[in-house]
This record gives sequence, structure tokens and C-alpha cells, in this order.
Amino acid sequence: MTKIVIFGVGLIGGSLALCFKGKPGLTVVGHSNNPQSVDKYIKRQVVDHATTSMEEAAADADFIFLCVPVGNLDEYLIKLSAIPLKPDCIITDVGSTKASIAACAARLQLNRAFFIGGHPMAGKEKSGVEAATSHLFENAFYVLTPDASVPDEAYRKLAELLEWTRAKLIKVDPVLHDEVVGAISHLPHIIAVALVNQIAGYNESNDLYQNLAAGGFRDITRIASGDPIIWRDILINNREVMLKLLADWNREVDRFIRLLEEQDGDGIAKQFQTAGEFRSSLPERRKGVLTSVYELYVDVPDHPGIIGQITMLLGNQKVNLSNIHIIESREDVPGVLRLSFREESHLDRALELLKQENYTVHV
Ligand SMILES: NC(=O)C1=CN([C@@H]2O[C@H](COP(=O)(O)OP(=O)(O)OC[C@H]3O[C@@H](n4cnc5c(N)ncnc54)[C@H](O)[C@@H]3O)[C@@H](O)[C@H]2O)C=CC1
Ligand SMILES: O=C(O)C(=O)Cc1ccc(O)cc1
Repeated sequence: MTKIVIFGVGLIGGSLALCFKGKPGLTVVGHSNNPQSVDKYIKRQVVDHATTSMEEAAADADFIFLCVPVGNLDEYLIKLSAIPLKPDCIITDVGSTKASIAACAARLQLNRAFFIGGHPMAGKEKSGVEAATSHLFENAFYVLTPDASVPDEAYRKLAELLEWTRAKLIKVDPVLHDEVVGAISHLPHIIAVALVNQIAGYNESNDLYQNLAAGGFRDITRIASGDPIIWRDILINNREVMLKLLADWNREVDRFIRLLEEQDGDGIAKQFQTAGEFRSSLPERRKGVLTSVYELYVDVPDHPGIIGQITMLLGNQKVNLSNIHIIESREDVPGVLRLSFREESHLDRALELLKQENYTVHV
């Protein structure tokens, strides 16, 4: 049996455990310092076995996944370097930053084990094992950052195991990873949080802000609900990159201030033009770091039973919905229903069926 050990069975650790559990020749062991968490992992059947003992978990492990917050990764790697591990054991992590853990591994003697940094670039704003799902990583990029000391055979073994996630593996230098992911994931999280806090401040004097913000504003700021500890650790760890990105962000804000002060309408239009061009060159509907679901919107007339009709239409054709949300339902305007799917093929089939029935559908 190939033994896979997961330290930190939360959203990401739990989702990896679910990808591997029950697969031929694999056994999955979870670790937590907290005995109640250990009981929870077993009860939820996320792992085959769980323990509070780090030594027991690591003994004879073929693969070790460190899935704890970024601020605890070094400490786990240092502890593992003091435990006798199986020769050729592969240690990897899932942290959202890669440079500091790579540097830590390079400083340590890992007793014939190999460290290969990793970052599955999919997730959600929810945390904990309760939010874990086996399909979280499907079609997402999964970054690996092996350094030159890692034998090809070790990389190949990890890549083969990760096929169970159905993610797309990509090798990236750890420092470059932190710069790029800082820009496309960490900076948007800061902007979303700052924006929500700005509006929350206005709302203290008038709750119309909150009432009108229910639709689009709520959607574009979803990532502001990320776990505070996970994000504290990511941003502190990547602080040098973030400080530079925020200085650049200040320049973008200043540019808009100037354009407005000068009432430069052409300049403002040009900003939208340039942004729209770059945005339309982004890969469409491929799972990226900030989206985790396939969604469509249906305009629905406000009459009783309409939601039942739509769900029945899809259900009868075996199209699986992962979520359904009524965005607007007032007597005087048609409602909008947001339907979410886990798989692109189900989204495509739903589009086809709804159009056949003359519903107005937007992707
Ligand atoms: N949330 C997301 O969408 C993504 C997160 N990541 C990375 O994955 C790692 C785990 O994040 P999530 O699974 O989202 O978080 P989570 O909060 O769902 O899971 C964290 C796990 O670590 C344990 N833990 C928390 N504090 C600890 C400590 N001080 N010592 C030991 N164990 C501790 C928790 O009990 C839990 O099992 C982080 O390094 C994060 O940067 C990577 C990709 C996506
Ligand atoms: O909620 C979302 O869409 C995310 O942004 C999830 C996420 C969080 C952290 C990562 O390192 C990668 C992905």
C-alpha cells in the first residue's frame, strides 16, 4: 500500500484526501493536534485513519502533504526533518506562497526524503474539512516548484499521484510564482476586503448601501470572505511582493483621480477599452484561481412554480445543479435565477435545454 499522510485536513487537505481515498493501492492518514478533529475526520470518512501523533503519521509514509496555514509550514518541515522517514519519501505542501518554504527546504537536511513545493490553484472562500470536495481541483492549475536537487523519479511519482486530482500540473520557479500569484490572487483579495470595508463604513450612517449591494457587489466581493488566519499568513509571508503591488495599485487609483479632476472623458473611456481588450484575451470559462463554479443566469417571469419547472427540466435530463440562487424577485420586474454547476458539460447542456424552452439565458 502507498501511504499518503495529510497534515491539516481542512478545505485543501480534506479535498486532497477525498481525491486519494478509496483509490487502488492508496491509504490516506490524517493528522491533527486536536483529538476532536481526528474523530471528525474519521466520522466524515475523509481519511482511512487519523492520529494526533506526528511520528505515527509520518512513519513509513510514501507521500506527506503539508496543508496547514502558510505561517506554520516551516515549523512542520523542520519537525519532519527530525523524524526518521521512509527513504525516498516525498514531502510536498499546498501553501499559497512558495518562495519561503522552498528556501526553508533548501536549508534543511531531510534524511533521504525530497521536498517538492506545491500550490493547487483552486479553492473557495469557505474553509475547514466541511467544505472539502473531491472535484475541487478538476481542470485547475496545480503549480509544482521542484528545485534542481529533486530527482526526476521523485517528481514523476508525485505527478503520477496528483493525476487523481485531475488538475493540470505546471512547473514554476517559486519566486516567480509569488510575484504572479501575488498579482492575480493576493492583490484582488486585498482590494475586495478594502472595498467591502469602505462600503461597510458608509453603511453605518445609512443601510441603503447594504440593501442595494445584494446583487453584483456581493458577487464581485465574494473573495473578501476568505478565512482571516489563512489570508493573514499569506499576505504577511508575501509582504515584499504585496508592498510593491500596492504601490502600483495606488498609481492606478491616482490615475482615475486625475482623469476625474480633469473631466477627461476620453481618458476614462480609454481605461475601459484597454481593460476590456486584455480581459477578453483571458481564457474563457477555464477554472482559474478566482472562480470555482460554472454559472449561468436565467431571466424568469415572476409566477408560482417557475423554479420547480426549471429544476425539473434539468433534473429530467440528468443535469446536476450544485447551487441555485434567486438574485431578484419583485412583483414589477422579471426575476433572475443563478444556476451553478460543477462541470462545464452540465452547464453547456443546461444552456441548450433552457434555450430550447425559450428562456432568456446569460453566461
Ligand atoms: N483556501 C483556499 O482556497 C486555498 C488555500 N491554499 C493553502 O492551503 C493551506 C490550507 O488552507 P485551507 O485548507 O483553505 O485552510 P483550512 O482552515 O480549511 O485548513 C487548515 C488546516 O490546518 C489546521 N491548522 C490551522 N492552524 C494550525 C496550526 N497552527 N497548526 C497546525 N494545524 C493548523 C486546521 O485544523 C485545518 O485542518 C494554506 O496554506 C493555504 O494558503 C491553497 C489553495 C487554495
Ligand atoms: O475563493 C477563491 O476563488 C480563491 O481565491 C481561492 C484561492 C485561495 C487561495 C489560493 O492560494 C488559491 C485559490
